[in-house]
Amino acid sequence: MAEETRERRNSARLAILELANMISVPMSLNAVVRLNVADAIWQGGSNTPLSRPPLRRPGQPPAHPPHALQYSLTDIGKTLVTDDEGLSYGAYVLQHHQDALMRAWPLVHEAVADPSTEPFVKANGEPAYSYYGKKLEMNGLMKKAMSGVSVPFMKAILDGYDGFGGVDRLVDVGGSAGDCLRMILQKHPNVKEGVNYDLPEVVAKAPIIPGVTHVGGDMFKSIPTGDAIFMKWVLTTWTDEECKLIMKNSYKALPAGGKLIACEPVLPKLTDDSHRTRALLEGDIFVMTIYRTKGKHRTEEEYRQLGLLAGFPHFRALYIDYFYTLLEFQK
Ligand SMILES: C[S@@+](CC[C@H](N)C(=O)[O-])C[C@H]1O[C@@H](n2cnc3c(N)ncnc32)[C@H](O)[C@@H]1O
Repeated sequence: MAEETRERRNSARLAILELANMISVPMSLNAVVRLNVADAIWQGGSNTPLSRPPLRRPGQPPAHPPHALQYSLTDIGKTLVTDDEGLSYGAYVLQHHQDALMRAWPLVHEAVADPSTEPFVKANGEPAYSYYGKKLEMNGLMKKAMSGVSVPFMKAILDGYDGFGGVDRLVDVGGSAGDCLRMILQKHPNVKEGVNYDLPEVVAKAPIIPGVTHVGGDMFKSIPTGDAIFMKWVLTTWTDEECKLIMKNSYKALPAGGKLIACEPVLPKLTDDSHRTRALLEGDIFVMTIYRTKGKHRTEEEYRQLGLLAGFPHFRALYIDYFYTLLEFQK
């Protein structure tokens, strides 16, 4: 066999071994979060390298500290450090790896062959959100995971977006613990009234936030009226038909000229191998496995079309954040 062919074959074999073993990456990350390694190293900002003796063979004495391995946090590690508000990206990692979610993953091939198969439902007997709602711990972890990712995002959005002017009453559909509303109200005193609208079991455990009323309900049936509607990370998890229904209910709840301000991960027209595109495409498979087989990450054009079908004649997309795109639909 020619040297070049051998090299290519060996490199393909190494690549497939790496792919097969890749589960050790998220599972090690899971262990790092559970062991609270990031906080142990960070120690209030000192980023003190954590030492431990290198692995040694039985019978050998432990190495002395000068030979010890040292670990300190990279920028990625720092996303797992608990901040002043008790948040980090750690809860998002743990949320993804809960038993009920893990049970759905080996069924992805069935959903590929037959898109009417819902892997999470097949594995657990009911859809993810109603399943979380019945389990106190899962419900709590989901809310913590959403807060951990949403609070840093909202800081970027509130610095870069000025569309809340003239809004007195703002409804956050699928607002979870109400963090997004809390931050919007703090930054924009003109927003006097916030309505955090989510499933009854979710709002039942939401914290008291001045100016915010928690309202339990189902966005597929109706949405409370407001001068504007905010919605973050909601449309992605549903099919086109379901998105149209949510958006039509939003349209009905808005006055003429009112805006539906949605923040969603939006796919680029052309894919590349950047971190952003990889995170988006991996998230697409996550949505398909855990929420709806026909739920998906969409392109800007797909969102524009959904908006038109729901009745919104005006649309613009703002790329303020590294991951989410702000989609403004105006009545
Ligand atoms: C991915 S989370 C996003 C939470 C929050 N907007 C954020 O970004 O941090 C989706 C939210 O939609 C809520 N949700 C799911 N089905 C719903 C329904 N039928 N009516 C209202 N809210 C719903 C979930 O409970 C959850 O809080």
